[in-house]
Amino acid sequence: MPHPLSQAPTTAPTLLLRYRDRQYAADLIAAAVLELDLFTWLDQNGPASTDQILDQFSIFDRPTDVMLTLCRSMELIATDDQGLHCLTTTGREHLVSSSPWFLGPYYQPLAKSSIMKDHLKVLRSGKPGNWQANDDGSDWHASMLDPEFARGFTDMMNCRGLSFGQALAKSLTSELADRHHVLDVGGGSGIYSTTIAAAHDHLKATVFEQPPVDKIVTEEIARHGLQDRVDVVSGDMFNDAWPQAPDVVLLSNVLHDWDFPEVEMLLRKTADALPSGGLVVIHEAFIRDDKTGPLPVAEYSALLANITQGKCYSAKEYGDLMAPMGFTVGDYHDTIADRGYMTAIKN
Ligand SMILES: C[S@@+](CC[C@H](N)C(=O)[O-])C[C@H]1O[C@@H](n2cnc3c(N)ncnc32)[C@H](O)[C@@H]1O
Repeated sequence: MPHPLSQAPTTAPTLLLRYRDRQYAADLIAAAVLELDLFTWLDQNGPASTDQILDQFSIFDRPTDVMLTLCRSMELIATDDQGLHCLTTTGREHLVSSSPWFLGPYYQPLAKSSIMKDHLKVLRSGKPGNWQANDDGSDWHASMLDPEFARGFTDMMNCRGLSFGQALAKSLTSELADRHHVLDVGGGSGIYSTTIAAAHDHLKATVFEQPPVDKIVTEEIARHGLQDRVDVVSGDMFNDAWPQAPDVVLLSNVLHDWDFPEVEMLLRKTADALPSGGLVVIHEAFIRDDKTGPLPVAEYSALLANITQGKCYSAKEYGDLMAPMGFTVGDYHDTIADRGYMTAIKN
């Protein structure tokens, strides 16, 4: 028998998730210190704009934003109202090569790490590095088409999704009270659809997933005995028509896998799928609008930038894309373990 979907844990998984989420952060700092020598350059040339940094190091926007957000969240740099970056005292004392307290040698062992090398590839190409679990050199997006890899990855999302989904379902109680049908785009194992359906008896849900994950979702929904209210539509969220008639679109941990053009396309498809008054819920780990943290999210963003085409976005970044598409953008809310959600209503 599966675990009852409505029974939440009595303890928080936060620290266990943080250890895993931050796994790529040290290597990104190592890349900045050992290979770019960013801090020494900023000491000699700062304050500097993001464009100056991109030009100086021949690196790309998305991973550079992730690197600078991590440095800002660690209080190694500060950024003023004009968008100019300069060193903090911590950055100057410990990461400038001429400082007596320079810690570069402490990071030197990471120079051999494949994660650090992948960070450099991502910074210099703008493309994702290799997913750590796959030996054949394919990135995460390509690997997800392989049944064995997709099963392992979906299990990974599913195990944290039980408590995340329970927290999300509870937090959304008032927003979902008058709704009928949730479309869970890129829904993984369907754990968010099933936990939401279990918590809200009046709702139906459709999980929209690509093969081979679509098969896994079908099995998972049956395992939870929710096949009367949760179904699966197989398809490509970029290239295929989306299932009809939702009044809620859920994008859980989906947008953060992609760069701005794909995020914009998915939000546009969301706008097209919803009727006037329809609700969109974006659930994932959010960077604060001023990009000064939270530190655990800035650390996790290093992982996403390395293995996917995305990063952790801020609610403002999503809101700025959605407002011109005809959404009234709502607030951001924390749930558990550094995750949260924002909502918007289609006008
Ligand atoms: C990071 S997982 C998130 C899964 C789930 N929503 C969650 O929060 O745990 C992203 C999901 O997007 C799906 N996906 C990626 N590209 C897709 C596409 N083109 N069409 C449909 N689903 C896609 C993947 O199969 C994967 O399950």
